[in-house]
Amino acid sequence: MSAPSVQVFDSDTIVADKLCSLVVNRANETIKARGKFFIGVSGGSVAKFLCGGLQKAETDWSKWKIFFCDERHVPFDNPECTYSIYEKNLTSKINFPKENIFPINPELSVSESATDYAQKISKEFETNGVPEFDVLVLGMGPDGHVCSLFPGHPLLDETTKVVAPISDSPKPPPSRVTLTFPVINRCRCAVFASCGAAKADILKKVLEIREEPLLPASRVNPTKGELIWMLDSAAAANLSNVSKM
Ligand SMILES: O=C1O[C@H](COP(=O)(O)O)[C@@H](O)[C@H](O)[C@H]1O
Repeated sequence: MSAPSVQVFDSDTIVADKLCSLVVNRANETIKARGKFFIGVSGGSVAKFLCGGLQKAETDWSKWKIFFCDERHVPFDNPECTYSIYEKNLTSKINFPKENIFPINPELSVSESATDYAQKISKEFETNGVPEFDVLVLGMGPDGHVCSLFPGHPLLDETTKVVAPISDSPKPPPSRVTLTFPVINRCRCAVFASCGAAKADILKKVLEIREEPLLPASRVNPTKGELIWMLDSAAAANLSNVSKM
C-alpha cells in the first residue's frame, strides 16, 4: 500500500476547517476539469464538520452531486438519518439543488433500498461498473469501522456489489445501506477526519500496527487515488512519526 498522508492539527475546529478547504478546492478543480463533482459524505462527526464549514464555500453548487458513503435505513424524520442532517444543516441553507443530492429510499426494504441506491449511482455516473468518486469523506468509529463496514463482518469481503444492505450492524440502528470496498478503493481521493482521545487507541492499530485481519479503516487504500487522514492532536496522541502541521 502507498503511504497515506497523515496530517495532525491542534484542534477539531482546525481539522473541520482544513477538511472543508480540501473538499472545496477539489470540487472547484474537478468542476473546472470535468464539469461535475461527485462526492460521497459520511455521517457522525464528519457530517458536523462538513455542514458547519461548507456553508461559506465559494463554489458552483449546481455542479455538485452528493451521495452518502453509508446511510441508516430509517425514515427521514428520524434523528439518525444522515441525509436529513445534511438537509437541515447544509443544503437547505445554501439553496442546494434538491435533484443533486441522493438519499436512500427508506420506504423500501433495506435490501431493495441498497439495490435502488446502486441504480441511482449507476445512472448518475453513467456506468454499470464501479463508479469513480472524486472525493469520499470518511469517518472512523472507535471500533475501526468505516462507512457501515464493521470489523469481522462478511461485507468486508464484498467484491461485486457497489452498494450493500446490512441488517445486523453492531452499532445502532441495525439496518443500513453502505458503499463497499471496491467503490471506496476506486475513488480519486479518500479523506478521513478523526478527532478526540476516544479515537487514539484505534488509530494506532489502524495506521501503524495493522494486524491481520485488517480493521475496516485499514483496508481503505484507493488503488489509484490519494488517501489522507486529518487528525487532531488528541486522536494522534499514540502515533509515532507524525508531526503537527
Ligand atoms: O455509524 C457511523 O459511524 C461512522 C463514524 O462516526 P464518528 O461520529 O465516530 O466519526 C460514520 O462515519 C458513519 O457514516 C456512520 O454511519
